[in-house]
Amino acid sequence: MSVPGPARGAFVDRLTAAVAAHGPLCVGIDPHPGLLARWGHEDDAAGVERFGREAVAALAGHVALVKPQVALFEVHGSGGVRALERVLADARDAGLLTVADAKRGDIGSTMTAYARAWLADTSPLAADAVTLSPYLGVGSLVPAIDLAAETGRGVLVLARTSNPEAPAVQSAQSWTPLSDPASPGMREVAQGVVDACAAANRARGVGVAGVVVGATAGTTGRAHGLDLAGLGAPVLVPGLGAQGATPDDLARAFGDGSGPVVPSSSREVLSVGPDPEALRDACRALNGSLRALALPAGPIGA
Ligand SMILES: O=C(O)c1cc(=O)[nH]c(=O)n1[C@@H]1O[C@H](COP(=O)(O)O)[C@@H](O)[C@H]1O
Repeated sequence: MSVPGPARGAFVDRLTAAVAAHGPLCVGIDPHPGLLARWGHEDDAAGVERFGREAVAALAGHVALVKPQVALFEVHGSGGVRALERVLADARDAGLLTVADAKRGDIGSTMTAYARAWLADTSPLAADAVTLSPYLGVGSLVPAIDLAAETGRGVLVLARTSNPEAPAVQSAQSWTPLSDPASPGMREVAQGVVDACAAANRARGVGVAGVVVGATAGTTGRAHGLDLAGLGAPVLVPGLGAQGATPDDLARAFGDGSGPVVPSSSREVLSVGPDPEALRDACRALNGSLRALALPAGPIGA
């Protein structure tokens, strides 16, 4: 098993190249009990390892990136974490970009430890990017943003998530003078997150801080009401398929913002497995539909 070496180039550039080569689809590796049974695996550490490694073997060279869901490995304790390390190592060895969907967020000093776990060259859990929760303030995420910039990795900060409970927090109006000193004022919390990430990217001259905007987070309007034009970094868009969003929803919402826009699907794609050819066919078809939308393919505004 390899350990992560120094990452080459900025994550946003490597992702832009991978999307150009393979299409924008991100496949979530979510080893739910039902999917494990379908793939002929037990719901235990060995089962999630086989599931994840088989998914990576089938998808390497055929999609731009995969997104292992960390909790579905952690639920099996140390064996599950070890399984996740092996899945990440396989993906790295196969040239497949990885997003660890860990949704971490903490005060600055302990955020440093989360950053080291998911973004340091020396960590066996290092991925190309990690999802982060900004509930403690985007400023608390700076240790991760800085380490990602240093190691050629990225962070993807939750802005407008796909779950129905999200608007109670994310659509609230807040005074965000520090998120964008150029234009202080009232704005939605979700827009404040985007603006703070855009400012972090401008300050570092590279699109290291991308955002997560759920595909289902409203079905009309530009980026579901968010202005992503100045972000200069990737936009991860989960919720395609099992949660009800279609490629057409994405065209309406993400046509003119920053990119690369990477729609993500877990259960819908994985449920066609375990046959590798069937998995690849499903990804090819989805990537074909997504490519036809001509979603933003690179950063704007950094
Ligand atoms: O950060 C995420 O990945 C995420 C953000 C979000 O807003 N909505 C969302 O569904 N996700 C994750 O994306 C995956 C969606 O899975 P499917 O609904 O099976 O495609 C799950 O692992 C979720 O935890």
